[in-house]
Amino acid sequence: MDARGWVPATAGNFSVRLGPGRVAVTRSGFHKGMLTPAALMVVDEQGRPEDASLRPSAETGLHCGIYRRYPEAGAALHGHSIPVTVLSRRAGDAITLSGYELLKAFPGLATHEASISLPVVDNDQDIARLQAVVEARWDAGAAKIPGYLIRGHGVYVWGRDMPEALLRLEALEFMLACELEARKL
Ligand SMILES: CSCCC(=O)C(=O)COP(=O)(O)O
Ligand SMILES: [Zn+2]
Repeated sequence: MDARGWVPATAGNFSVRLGPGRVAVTRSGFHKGMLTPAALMVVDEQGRPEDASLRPSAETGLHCGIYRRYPEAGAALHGHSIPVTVLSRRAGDAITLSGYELLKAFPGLATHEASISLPVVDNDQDIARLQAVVEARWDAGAAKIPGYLIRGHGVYVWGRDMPEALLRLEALEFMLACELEARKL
């Protein structure tokens, strides 16, 4: 993600589910292109650190919200790419992606003759309040799509494991980059 410019400065955060009620997450403020094991820590599904002397990602509540809602989720990625940032600032409450072969990277889509409505929620520095808005969107029908955008901020994508989360993120970033390029034509 760093090599692709999706986590500039100290942006972005990553997590994996270690087992029931245990999540490994990046610590806050570390550069995601220079991670070492010391930049990771463990929290429970409510985001409470096992080692209270360490500060987890400021967005840990969004990662934990994914694990609480989706028992099959094993890894979650958050980045701040240019296409995500620009398009989410111009979008309404969703971005429709249709006609792309790469839609097949998403669960349940077997053809490019499909579309997904990618939720976009307003940014909020209050992560608990932001998570409540995300949950309301899931309850309203957005629950089948393993990702969402935060306006002017970034993207969250998850999968059963880290390779699947990364594959979905790459597919989504590719399609959003195409959408951005198309607007320049
Ligand atoms: C400098 S990026 C602002 C915070 C943010 O949006 C982010 O993704 C990184 O926050 P963290 O606490 O996980 O380092
Ligand atoms: Zn962020």
